[in-house]
Order: sequence, then structure tokens, then C-alpha cells
Amino acid sequence: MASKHPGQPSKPPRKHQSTPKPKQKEKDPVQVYCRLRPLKQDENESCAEVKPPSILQLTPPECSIAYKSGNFNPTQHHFKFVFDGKTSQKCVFDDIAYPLVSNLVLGRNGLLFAYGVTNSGKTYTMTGEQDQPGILPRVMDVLFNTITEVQAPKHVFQPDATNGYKIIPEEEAKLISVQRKPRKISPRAKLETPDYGDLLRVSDGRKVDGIDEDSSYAIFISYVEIYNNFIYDLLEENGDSLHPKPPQSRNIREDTSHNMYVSGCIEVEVKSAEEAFEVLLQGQRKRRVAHTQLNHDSSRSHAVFNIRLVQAPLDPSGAQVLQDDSQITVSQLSLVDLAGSERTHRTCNEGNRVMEAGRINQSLMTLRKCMETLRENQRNGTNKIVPYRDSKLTVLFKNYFDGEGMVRMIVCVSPRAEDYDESIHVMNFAEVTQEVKIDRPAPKKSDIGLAPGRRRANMIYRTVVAPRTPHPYELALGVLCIQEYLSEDNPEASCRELREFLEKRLKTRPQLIADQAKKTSLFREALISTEKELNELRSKCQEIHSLKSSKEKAQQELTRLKGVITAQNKEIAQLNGSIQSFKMELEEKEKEKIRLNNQLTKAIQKNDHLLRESSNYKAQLEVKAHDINTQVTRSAKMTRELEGQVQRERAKFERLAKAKEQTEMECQAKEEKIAQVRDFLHACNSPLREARLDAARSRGNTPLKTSNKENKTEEGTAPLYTKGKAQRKRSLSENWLEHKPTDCVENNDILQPRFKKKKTVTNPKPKHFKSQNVDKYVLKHQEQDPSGDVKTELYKGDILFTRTGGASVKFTDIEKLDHVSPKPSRRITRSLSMKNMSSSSISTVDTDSLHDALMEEEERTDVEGRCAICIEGKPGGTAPALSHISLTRSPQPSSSRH
Ligand SMILES: Nc1ncnc2c1ncn2[C@@H]1O[C@H](COP(=O)(O)OP(=O)(O)OP(=O)(O)O)[C@@H](O)[C@H]1O
Repeated sequence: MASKHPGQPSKPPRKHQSTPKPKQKEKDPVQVYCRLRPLKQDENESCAEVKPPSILQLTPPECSIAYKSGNFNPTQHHFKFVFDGKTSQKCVFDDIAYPLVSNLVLGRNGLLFAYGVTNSGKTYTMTGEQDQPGILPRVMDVLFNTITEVQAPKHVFQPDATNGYKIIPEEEAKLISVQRKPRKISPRAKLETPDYGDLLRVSDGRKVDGIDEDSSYAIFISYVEIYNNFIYDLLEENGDSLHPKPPQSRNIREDTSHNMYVSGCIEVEVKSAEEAFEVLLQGQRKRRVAHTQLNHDSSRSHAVFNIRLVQAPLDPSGAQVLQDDSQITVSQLSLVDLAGSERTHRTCNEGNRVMEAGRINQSLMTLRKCMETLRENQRNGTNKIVPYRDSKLTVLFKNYFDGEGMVRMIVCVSPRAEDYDESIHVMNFAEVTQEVKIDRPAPKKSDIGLAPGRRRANMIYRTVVAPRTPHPYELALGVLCIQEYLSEDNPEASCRELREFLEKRLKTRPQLIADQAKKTSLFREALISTEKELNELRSKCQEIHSLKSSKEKAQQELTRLKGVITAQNKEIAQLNGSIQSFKMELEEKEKEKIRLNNQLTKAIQKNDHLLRESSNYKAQLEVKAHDINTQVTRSAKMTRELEGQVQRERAKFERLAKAKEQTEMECQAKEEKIAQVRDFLHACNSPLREARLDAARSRGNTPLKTSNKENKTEEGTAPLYTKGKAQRKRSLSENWLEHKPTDCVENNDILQPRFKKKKTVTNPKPKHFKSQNVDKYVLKHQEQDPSGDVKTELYKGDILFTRTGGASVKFTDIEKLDHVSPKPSRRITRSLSMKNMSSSSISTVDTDSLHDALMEEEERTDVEGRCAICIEGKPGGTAPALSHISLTRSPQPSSSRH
């Protein structure tokens, strides 16, 4: 394929180290317009309102899902421009499609598609009606108006069946024109379109700028529909009525420049807007339209109307198209009328209609997905695959979204309340689409090194050297010349002369022809250079014109500025007056400022003073804080020490508690024994006591114990010593054999057993028992407890003699003597001394009082022991101090008897 597509992408160059990074292309967003269809007579409620110039407001009607789910707020949707129901078709064309035609002529691609729900006015906008032509016929009008004078002869550009074109010489093209039959519209087709005969339509008479006069142009039209995801050629001949041909689906192929095209699709070269309109109508008749509940003529397919503008420069003579296929430029404008999105339950479709609707919605969904992916890729710099391949529609659009060009979309909106929910989806799609960006097409290079103005020069030449019909005079002159040679008298001679004349002419003819050609080419060159000069002069003239107009504009601007200056002078005068008053105000303000400054200085001084004070205070606080911290550290340390001390004291206390418990147990045992002794004494006779009292009376002495003791005795409690005395007495009357082992030690206890008749042996032998002078036996046993105190035990018994001369001992009593080292308090010592109780006299004095004294001592010791620990509160201390106050006792031996 030789032709080039300036607006379409070429393959990226292979990566090479020295290859400079391609310059980032400038991009333009897809421009999305909105057109609101007017409310029809049978439609009551409108849910849409235009807020000029670019907002469409949709209010949820009561029947909508949004309203039912509690969303009553209107939503506003922004577009490039919003057309209301009163906007004319011309106005829509001017704003949306006219720039696309300009671009097409400049060799740039364009895509315009109408999107919306069914019955929203897409077909009306794109195709229009008989008296209201839409975008398509207007595009054709403007395009042909623009290229009429620069059109190439028909068939000079030939499609090469691979989406490209080739150039053939004009003579060949003329031959093809003669050979090919013109396209005919069958009478049946004419009948199928009742309004076909009425081709009187309002044509648009405008042109667009940018045409290159030294190029030749040709327009090719193709018209396809995508129905159920199959592509059909709407310009395909369907045979005659007798032999109808079923429509054939076409495939999409990719050409060498990676452009997608419908393979085998017919491209009709049209030479006028009428011819193009005829082709359009021919395709329209084949388009699948059905009557649905919502639209009488509902499009069931996506219709793609392609206009391809093929252009190539003229040869240096300006007479023919340059025979160089590589100089062909093709630009394409696709005008797409999409089928409307619809919900089956609303259209009440059945059978084929349901399937059609499904396919339509699916392809529209794919289009939406493509837009979303493109937007995401562009926003985030990702490289996600755009799902073009999911639908034939999007495959065809791929060239536009991946390539460069201008893409525009018209969103048609139905104001019907019932269409609200679907319109919201359309709005969402529109919002996504307008964020997609397309590469801006690069400007076309028009200069190929040939002289400009070739076409015009050729036209002048043609008018000058056009083959003329010879003037009758010239013809007459020629006849006369020949007749001069023809003499009736001598015809042979005259024939010879004529032959010579003709031969001479024949000889000079090539020379003359060559001279003429030479002169012609010189003339052509002179004309071209004249045309070139003319063009230059024209452009200079234009420049002068533009300079003149700019000078005029500048003068106008000057005049305007003069007026402005005058007005400003007035304003300045007014401002001067106000400046004076402002000055006066300013002076007052200055005075006020000075006063305020003084106040401020004072306030600053005060503030400084306060700041100094506060800094001092802060320093003090810091010192205090430091002290507190030190104290806290110290107290923490002290607390730790005290805790250690408390733990030690607690351990000691526990030890003491255990000792106390042991002592208490011992006391209890002692008390029990005392009670036993007391009972024993009580049981003894009182005569002894009486005798003692009598003896005391006879001596004239009062007993040692106070009357209290006596009273107590009289009350029935026998004194301790009474029994002991009795026992001693009894012992005195008996003969004792004292068994005293050698390891026994003598202690000087107060209380000692006394035996009047006693024989002491260390190791008793039978002979000691045989002598009849002993009847009592006592064994003295001593042992030392772990604390070092000596315990003495006396096991007493009766010696019983047997008939055979033997002797046995029946133990009757155990007397225990504990030799302990008590630690009596000073008080006890004092009280005992106060009572003048010597250790020697105790044995003779009242043992009862001794017992009481011992008990008292024990109680006191116990109390002292318990009070040995006290809590001492020191002034100024942060916590109560624990201290252990122990009584210092001098160890003083004493004995106790059990
Ligand atoms: N701007 C408008 N002014 C006047 N009439 C309009 C306008 N837009 C649409 N209509 C009318 O509304 C009806 C439906 O329009 P049209 O067929 O163009 O809808 P559609 O969107 O193409 O529907 P479908 O998707 O089903 O093909 C037509 O009768 C048309 O004349």
C-alpha cells in the first residue's frame, strides 16, 4: 500500500542506545457534547434541564430507582457544551462537526459518535430528516463545496483492496469511467423508501479553509453496520429481485500501517454531495431498523459512515496528479450512529429483538470498558490491555483511540422520566470518556519541492492555448493558397508545384512543431513564474491588507484608548480629590499611630518586665524543681532502705512471733502444772497451815505474805510450799538410797530435794538394797537441752523386798528440776529486793508469793517482748520510721521448779 495515513499510528521504532527518546506527543481530551431531545406531545414529565452553557441537570422522577431508594437530589453533569431541545441541526453541526471537516481537509482523522438510550435522538442528530438534515449530509455539503475546484477526475485514485490507494493516469481513468456502469438503484429499493423521490433538501453552502490548490482530491464513501457483532456492508449490491443475494458479513483486518479496516468493503467514489447523499440513503435503506415499544424506527445496529478524503499533489505542469503513490495522503472521518442502550423489560422486546438488545448492550459495555482502561492507563501510567478485541465496534474504533486525531461524542438524552435511570448510566459513561486523551495530530507537510500555483498556471495556459476552430478567413486563405498552385492550363505543372510546396511544408513542420513546443514550454514556465510571482504578490497583498486592517484596528484601539485616557484623566482628578481627603485622614491616622506606638512601647516595656519576672520565677521554679527532684530521689532511696529494713524487721518479728508462740506453749504447760500443784495443795490437809500460823502467832510474827495472800489461802487455795513441805517431811522419815551417777553435776539451785537419811551411791549394787536400812530409792538424772540449760530429774520409788530375798523398786514419783538462765527485768529485781527476798530466804519464805512473783515476771517479760517493736514518728520525716527497741538485760541465773 502506497498511501499514507497521517493521523494514524505507525509502529514504534526499535529500541537502540543512541536513539533519542521520542518527544511526548501533545494530547487532547475526547470532547463530549450533550443534546437534549425536546419533550414529545405524549410525554408529560421531564427529568432533565439544561443549565447553559455546559451543565445538564437530571432530577430523579418518582418512577426512578434512585427516587425509590431515597435519593431525591438532582445531579449535575458537565460537558463541553449542552444543546437544549430548541437547538437547530445547523447549530449542532457548526459546533461539533464543522471543525472535523476542517481537520479532514487538513489531512487529519476524526471520529464522531452519537451515544444515548434508545429514542433519545441519535439518528435524528446524525442523519436528520428530510427538512432537517443532520450532521452527515451537512458534512458532505461542506466537503464538496470545499473541494469542487480541486477534485481529481474520477478513478484517478484507485482503492488497492488493502486499505490504500494508487494513482493511475487520467487517460486510463477515462477509459475505466467509460467501461464501468454507474451504480443503479433498483426500482424496488426506490419503492421501499417513500420519500426517496423527494431529494430536494436544504444544502449547506459553506466551505472550510485549508485546501491545497496544488493538490487533487477525491472522496470515497463506505457505509457498514455492526449487527449482532457481525459487520455488514450497507453499500453491497444485493442482486435483483429475482436473484436476491443474502448479506455477507465482513472481517476486520489490519493494514501495513496497523490501521483497522473492513476487508472487502465497497468504497464508492463520489463526485458531488448529491451523489454522496444518494449513497447514504441507499445504505440507510439496508440498515436494520425495527419498530419497538419506545421508538417507531429504532436502530438495531451500529452504523459507521466513513468518509475518506484522498489527496495527492499535482505534477510540475499542474495538469495531472503526480504519478507517485507515496505522495497520497488519506484522511478519514467516521460518523457513527450507535444503537441505543435499552432494557428489555422497557422495550417489551421478544425473540430476535431481545438478542439484538443483548448484543447492543454488550458492545456498548465493551466500549465503556475500553474507555475506562484507557483512562486508567493514562492517569496512572499503567499499561493494561484495552479490551478492543471484545467487540467489533471497539476494534474499528481502535485506530482513533490509539492513534492521533480528533474524537468527539454527542450524548443524546431523552427527557422522559422513564429514561432517567438509563440516562444516569449514560452520564457516567460520558464522564469517563471525557477524561480519555487522544494524541493531537501533527501538522501536515505541504511543501514537496514543487512550485506552488501550478494548477492556476495550467488553467491559464489551457485557456490560452486551447485548440481553436480555424477562422473562416484562415480556411479561405488556405484554399486560395492551394488554388494558386492549381492552374487549369497546366495541371501537371501545378500539381508538381503543389507537391513541392507540400513537401517543403512537411519538411518545415517538425521544425515548426518543435519551435512551437519550445515556445509553449517557455510560455508555460513564464506563466508558472508569473503565477508564482502573482501568488507572492497576493500573499504580500494579503500581508498589506492584514497590516492595513491591523493598522485600522490599532487606530481604533488608539481612539478607544484616547477615550479611555480621557475617562481615566477624569477619574484621576476625582482620585486626586479623594487622595487629598485620604492624606488628611492619613495625618490623623499618623497621630493616632504615634499615640498607639507610645502605648505599644509602654506595653512592650511592661511586657519585658513581666518577661524578666517570669524568667526569674522560672529559674526559681527550676531550682525548686531540682530540689524536689533531689528530695524525691533521696526519699526513693530512703524508701528502698526502709523497705529493706521493714523486711528485716518483719523477719525478726516472725522469729519473735515463733519464739512467743513457743513461750506461750511452755507457759500453758507451766500453768497446767501449776494448776495440778494447786489442786494437790488444796487436797492436802489444812492442819499444817494452821500449825504454821500458830507457830507464827506464837513467835509474835505475822506471816511474810500479806493478808491478801492469807485471805486467798483461807478462801481455799493452798500455798505452794505446803505440799512440798509435806513431801519433804515425809522424805525425812524415810531411808533413801540415792543413785547419783558420776556425770551428775552439783548445782546451787534454791530448791533442792532434801533427804534426812540418805545414802548416795554412784553405781548401786544388790548389796545396797539388801541392807534393811533403806526403803526408798531415788535416781538422779541430768541432761542438757540445746539451749545449754540443765534439766535434773529425780525418779523416786519404794523399795519392795521379796520373800526370796530380792528387792524391786516401784517408782512412784518424778521430780523435775530445770536449771535455766532467765533474764529478769530490773523491775523484778527491784521488786524482789524491795520485798527483801534473798535467794537463801526464798526456800524458807512463802513459796506462794515466789510463784506469784515469777508469774508476774513472766507476764511482764511477755509484755515487754511484745512491745519490743514500736513505730516511732520523727518530726520532719516523710514517713514513719520503724525502730526496734530492745531491752538490754543482764543475764541473771535463776531457777524455777516444776
Ligand atoms: N432534537 C430533536 N428535535 C426534534 N425531534 C427529535 C429530536 N431528537 C429526536 N427527535 C425525534 O425523536 C424520535 C426518536 O429519535 P431517533 O430515532 O433519532 O432516536 P434514536 O436515539 O436514534 O433511537 P434508537 O436508538 O432506537 O435508534 C424521532 O421521531 C425524532 O424525530
